[in-house]
Formats: sequence, structure tokens, C-alpha cells
Amino acid sequence: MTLRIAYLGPPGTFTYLAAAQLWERTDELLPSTTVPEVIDRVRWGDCDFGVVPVENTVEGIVTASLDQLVFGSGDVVVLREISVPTTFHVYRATGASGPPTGIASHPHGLAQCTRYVNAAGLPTRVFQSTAAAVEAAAADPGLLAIAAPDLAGRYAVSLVDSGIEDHPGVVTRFACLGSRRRQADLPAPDEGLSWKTLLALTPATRPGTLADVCVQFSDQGVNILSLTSRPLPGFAGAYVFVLALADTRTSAGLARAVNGLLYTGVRVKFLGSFLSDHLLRPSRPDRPLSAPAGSFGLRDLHEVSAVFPGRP
Ligand SMILES: O=C(O)C(=O)Cc1ccccc1
Repeated sequence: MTLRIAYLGPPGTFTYLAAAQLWERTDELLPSTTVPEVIDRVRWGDCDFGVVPVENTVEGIVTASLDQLVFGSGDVVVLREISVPTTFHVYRATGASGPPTGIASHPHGLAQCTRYVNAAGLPTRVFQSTAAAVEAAAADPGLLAIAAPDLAGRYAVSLVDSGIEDHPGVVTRFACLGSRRRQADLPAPDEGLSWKTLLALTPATRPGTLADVCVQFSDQGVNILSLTSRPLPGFAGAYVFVLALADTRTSAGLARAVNGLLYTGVRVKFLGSFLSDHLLRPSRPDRPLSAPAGSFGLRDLHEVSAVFPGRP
């Protein structure tokens, strides 16, 4: 059976590279113009699965994708997570001459290549995807486009520069989305993937609610990998917390933690339990974790007391 897979297109986006990692040529990869369009095609049954960017190690969460999952309706959850190394190249219409007049990309592309973009000193143009910018550059000889590798054969453009990102070693994570019932229909996973579960939690707004949430997971030995807060529309000052947990939906510990949460009054939305290559592809395997410059630790107590002068 040929599967229909919606992705953020046109062909040659980083999302396309993620989708092509998972599906064979026999399946139909169908480009969509925006992330909400991909999710709608899955939600309304026009496509079996969808692929969207979810997190970038420089730019952080792709809120357009996360908010669709958190606030959208219907049975659309994350079924698999795929990482793609994100290196940026510059293209221009083949045969174009004279000084360029603009530089174009997806907002994340422009944000991850600030040194190059600033040095170019050209007006920037934002597109729905990197490959959409390349498509526009093919038709506009003044435009430079920042996008994924290997697009010169696919569009009428030539490679101008390569590896222009500010930080080498960046990885973008993509989510394969679909109905909970379709998880078994995905291609067999590679070896060494690890389970993640994504939950959106809405606690009451009082001191200690987030501590209550964390205690439920720590009591069950479930590692919280990340915590993202999204404003709850229509309720100023209230947030939904999206937690990525290092466990599978079928574990007893996770079931106990979620049951415990319900008793503390937290509302829980299930956003998916899936295999991820997250730990297989850490973005900087060569470097130990380091906190941002200017962070203090136990050795810097004098700095702590300068910022927090109250007596402990
Ligand atoms: O525009 C693309 O190619 C995408 O897939 C979204 C994106 C943009 C920039 C970095 C990673 C993903």
C-alpha cells in the first residue's frame, strides 16, 4: 500500500530530508506550504502521516508545530522523532550576474546564519521554508537563498557558498505525526533509539504546582528531558507546560506519575509516545554540557550573594 506523507515543502527542505530518511521512494511525499497545513492534512485524513520541524538546537522549539499539537483537536500525536544535521548553503539563479539585492530563507535559516547575513548587508526576505526561498531565487536573479545542501540540481540555481551557519554541529528534530492507531504502520525503527513521551500539563496557578508535577515524575524515576511553557490563550498569566519525558507510555512508572498528577488537579493532554534518535545524535558529542557564560555555581557564592542579598 502506498502511503501519503505530508511534509513542509517544497522538495529539498530539511523537513523533506527528515521524511526521506523514514520513507521509501514508493511512498508519496506530498509538499505542503505551511506547518498547520501539514497537520490539517493528517487531521482530516487526506494523508496517513505528516512531518514537521519541532526543535532546533539553536532556535529552540518551533512554536508553530508545538502549538498545533497542544491546542489543536483530533487524534494527531507524535509517532517518531528524527534528527537532521543542519548545515546551510547559499544559492543564486544560475547565470545571474551583478550584485545581489536581497537574501532569503526560512526565519530559522536567517537566524542561524547571522554572521553571513549581516556581512552581506542586504534586505532579508522571509519564506515559509528554505526550499521555498530557493524556488523564489531561481526566478529572481537578485535574490540569494539560504537552504539545505544539494539543491543546485533540483532548482535552476547554482551554489554560491556552503557551511555558512554561525554554530557548526546544529541538529534539527522533526516529528512524524499521525493517529495513535497508526504507530505500528511506521517503518521499522533503527537500532538504539530511545523512548520519549510528550505531555501537555495544565496545572492550577498557585505556588508549588510545578514542584508537584516534578515530584510525581522524580518519585517514579522518570527523567524530565525538557519543559516548555506556552501561554494559555485567553487566560493572561496562565501557562501550559509541555514536558518531554524519557519513558514510554506503557511503563508502570509513567502511569503512576500521571495518575498522581490527576489527583493534584493537573489536566493532562497526551501528545505522543515515540522512539527518538535524540540520544543517538547529540548535537555536540565532542563537548561536555556547559551552562551559559555568566552562570554561577557553588564555587561563586560571592556572586550569588551580590545578586540575592537576602540572608539565607
Ligand atoms: O525550511 C526548511 O527547510 C525546514 O524544514 C524548516 C527548517 C528551517 C531551518 C532550519 C531547520 C528547519
